[in-house]
Amino acid sequence: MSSSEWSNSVVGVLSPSAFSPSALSLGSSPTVQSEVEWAMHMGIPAVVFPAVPASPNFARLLHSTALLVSGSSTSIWLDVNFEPKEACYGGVQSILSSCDNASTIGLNLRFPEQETSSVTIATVLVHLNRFFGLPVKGVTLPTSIFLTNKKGYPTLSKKMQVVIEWIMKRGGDKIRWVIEGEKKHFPADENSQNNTSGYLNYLQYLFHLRSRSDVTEVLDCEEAKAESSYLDYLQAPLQPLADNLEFGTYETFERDPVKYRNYESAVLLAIRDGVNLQKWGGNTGNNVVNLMVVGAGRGPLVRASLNAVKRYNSTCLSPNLQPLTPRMLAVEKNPSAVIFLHSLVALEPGWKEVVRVISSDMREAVVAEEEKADIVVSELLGSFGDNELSPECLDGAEKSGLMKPDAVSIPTNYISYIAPLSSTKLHQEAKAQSYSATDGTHGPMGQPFGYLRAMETPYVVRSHAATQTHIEKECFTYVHPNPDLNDPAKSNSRFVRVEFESDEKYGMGNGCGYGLYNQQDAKLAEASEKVEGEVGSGITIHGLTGSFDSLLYKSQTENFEEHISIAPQTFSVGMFSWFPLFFPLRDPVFLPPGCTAGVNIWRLGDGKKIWYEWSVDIMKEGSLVSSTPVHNPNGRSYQVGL
Ligand SMILES: C[S@@+](CC[C@H](N)C(=O)[O-])C[C@H]1O[C@@H](n2cnc3c(N)ncnc32)[C@H](O)[C@@H]1O
Repeated sequence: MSSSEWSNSVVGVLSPSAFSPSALSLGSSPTVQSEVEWAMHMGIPAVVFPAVPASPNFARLLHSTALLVSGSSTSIWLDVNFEPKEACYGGVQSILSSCDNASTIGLNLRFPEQETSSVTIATVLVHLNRFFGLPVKGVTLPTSIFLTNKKGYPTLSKKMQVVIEWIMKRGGDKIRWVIEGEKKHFPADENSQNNTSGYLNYLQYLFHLRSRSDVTEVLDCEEAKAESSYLDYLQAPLQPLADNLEFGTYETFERDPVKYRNYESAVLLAIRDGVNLQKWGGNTGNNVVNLMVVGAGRGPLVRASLNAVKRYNSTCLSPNLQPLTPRMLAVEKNPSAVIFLHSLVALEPGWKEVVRVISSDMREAVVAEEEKADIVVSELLGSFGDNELSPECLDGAEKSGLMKPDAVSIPTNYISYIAPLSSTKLHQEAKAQSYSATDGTHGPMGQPFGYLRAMETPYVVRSHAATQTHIEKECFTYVHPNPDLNDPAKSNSRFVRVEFESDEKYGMGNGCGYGLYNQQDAKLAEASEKVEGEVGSGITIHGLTGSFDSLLYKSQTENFEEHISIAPQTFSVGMFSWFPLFFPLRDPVFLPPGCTAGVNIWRLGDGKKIWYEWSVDIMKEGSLVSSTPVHNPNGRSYQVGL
């Protein structure tokens, strides 16, 4: 075979004799070493370690082999006899931690020879959900688990079909499928068992499941294609206050099909409220509404707000409903974006008459009395709500007198959410930041990033190889206009402790922590039974996932409100402007069954910068069992410039 066939179509299996207790007595094996070296030479992508009973010597051999292959294109797959009946999750996660969660080790979930009829689908899925926080790379199906259809071809039971489709949807096309065992299912006219197409029949059946609409809807939709290169890819959070965003970054934002639509609807609600509350329109004699977009960027919220006025005016069909005249101020501190705004004012029909651009930081902008805003529109939100310093900017705008005393703000509030996340992959990726640069000033080319700094930095990431283990809980709330603006005892610093009680379904329904909570999965999981020694045996937490929900506007006179959200419970489907924020833990913590995970999180500032600190502790029946260190004390590793 050619080298490309070796590197694309072959998985290596190590000699079983290398794993006998006597061969393993020193935790090393010349056989394994020479076979793995040969696999590396051939460019074979994966070599399978058998599922022998775990022992310190086996773990040592696995770890030393994982180090041997690092830097090559070969990785190690650890076979896992996947059965909810056995205590397999606990064993696997402890082996992985003995190997320091090496990124060269993946898992191959091997289904049993025969389907276990006593275990329900719900139990299998709850068990699988937990495994998806570990590095699942392959799934092996023995031919004996297949049934034979009327024509003689392989098929799977209804239960196994649900399980396989669930894995396909959750793992995506990154999962490798292995068919193993005697070729048993082929029609009578396919004359011989040795017919090579014998295995193709099994693969074709898997392709058939992959092409079912419920799978393709998840894996082949436009959104999935657009996201594919971002899966589990850590990015430094944007700092639009300290840095100036690039043209292309604004352009990417502006493609979001949901965000601007919801903003437009929120502005329309606020305009109608103003009419219903007799602030403007109707017979108030005032037909002017002062709009202000602070942090206008390239103007999409200016456009959305003006559209909202147009939409309102188009409903003013009777003479006592006066159309409104908008007056718009667009405040922006990025000088290059200001150039673009000026060109829009010159070129966009109708803008010259109503839009004035102010090139200034909103905290220092000055406006005339008659220009003060009735409705202030902004989008200064980060993945964790307040992490791009929206509270400080909007408070600053309020203090510098940009708003009328009865002005409304869109957004009206934003709430950050936090939940524990199990993800060996994201933990490995965070660790890898200590070696590779996240930008020109970090890493080998500049200032060393270092392990501590890498593990005390939150990252924006489209989590995928991850399991959110509990429903997210509220962290910090900010309201605008700020009711505490002039209270010297109140500040934007916050501390919150949230406790996540033992969940035997391991957050089933939250999936990987990104996307709308899956009610169907959650409902299904309710039917799962406790299997002795397994489901209920704890889960490893590698970090925290942060998200937000923002109330853009709640009507005071009608029963409507508009939100944007990336918190799974309220996720705005179709919106792609934000991925969650991953707060890594330096060392993963194990959450044993029946225990509570306490998450402590601080948002602190010193007038020049803002930062988060975080820690996790484990409690059993109200007593503290263990605790991580407080990460990022005094903002030593990560901070956001004011
Ligand atoms: C996340 S972008 C949103 C841009 C645009 N409104 C949109 O929705 O596409 C935030 C914008 O606010 C601007 N900005 C951030 N802090 C600001 C401040 N203190 N004063 C003025 N503009 C600010 C940034 O330069 C950036 O253009």
